[in-house]
Amino acid sequence: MNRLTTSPLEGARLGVLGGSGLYAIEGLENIQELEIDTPFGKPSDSFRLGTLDGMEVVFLARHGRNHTFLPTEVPYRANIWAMRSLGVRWILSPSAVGSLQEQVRPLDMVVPDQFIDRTHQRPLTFFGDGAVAHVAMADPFCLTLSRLLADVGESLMPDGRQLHRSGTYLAMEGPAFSTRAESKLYRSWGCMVIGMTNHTEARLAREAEIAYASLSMVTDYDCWHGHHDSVTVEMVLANLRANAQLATKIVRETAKMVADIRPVSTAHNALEDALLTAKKHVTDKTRRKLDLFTRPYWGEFGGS
Ligand SMILES: CSC[C@H]1O[C@H](OP(=O)(O)O)[C@H](O)[C@@H]1O
Ligand SMILES: Nc1ncnc2[nH]cnc12
Repeated sequence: MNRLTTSPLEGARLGVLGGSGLYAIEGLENIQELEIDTPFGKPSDSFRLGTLDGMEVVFLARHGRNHTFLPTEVPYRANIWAMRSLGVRWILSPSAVGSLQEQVRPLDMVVPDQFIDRTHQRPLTFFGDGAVAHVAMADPFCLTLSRLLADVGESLMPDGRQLHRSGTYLAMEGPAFSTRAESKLYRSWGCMVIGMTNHTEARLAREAEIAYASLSMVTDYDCWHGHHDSVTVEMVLANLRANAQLATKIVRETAKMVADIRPVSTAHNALEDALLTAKKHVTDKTRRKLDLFTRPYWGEFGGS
């Protein structure tokens, strides 16, 4: 198998996947709008390319800028493929989550380090159609990027509000919120927060060799808490509005750090030991679809 010889990070960009309530990013300059088509269909919206405090950034609203995609319907594969095609090698994902633990309060932030996946209606891989790969997911978020994000976030949290540096994100299908029995079950599993989008993105980002980290903004106590109202969209949006400026500040400061450090991640060569099918057994159609990711290992695909 060929080994990587050049740095994959020269000229690499930072992607930002804006979640619920975050449909643009303040401070992005020299914006270019790009429509991208992919072998996995059309992404959620056009991409906004620009510079954010010295870093080249690509922004996408994951539910579309008018919030028209359910969590199940978000074209995750197209979004991640397109990000990679634009040279993105790091993704920050500011997202709304409910809290499953008393000490994790609305308006706190979490940089999660684990997932439990309870989604069941989504494609979770770019592979298949005759090409098999098994990437490592023991650490599903990039440890290096998450540490950077948590350091920056912690330094910017106002008094009385906390950034939690680790925790398990329970990924549910939605769109309805959980039942009380489910919420209590997830608590008993030790999960810290609950959301509907990040796990799917992290899985695909890993296959696309993109480092992924989440800035999970706590908006509610889901529905398990005896003394707090159960989650509603209104509650989520009100707390997101209250947190939007801080989230933007954290993303901007982290972008500066990424520009300076250009952190290397194990995600950047996740396919190196993951590809199982020898390329001679893979059809041209599948090679073409996967070429963006498999090029360093299988060589550039020259077929028609
Ligand atoms: C608006 S409440 C449910 C919605 O909020 C979260 O969105 P995102 O992860 O895109 O910030 C959650 O995952 C649901 O999609
Ligand atoms: N309680 C909750 N459950 C699922 N997704 C959410 N996003 C924000 N709050 C949520």
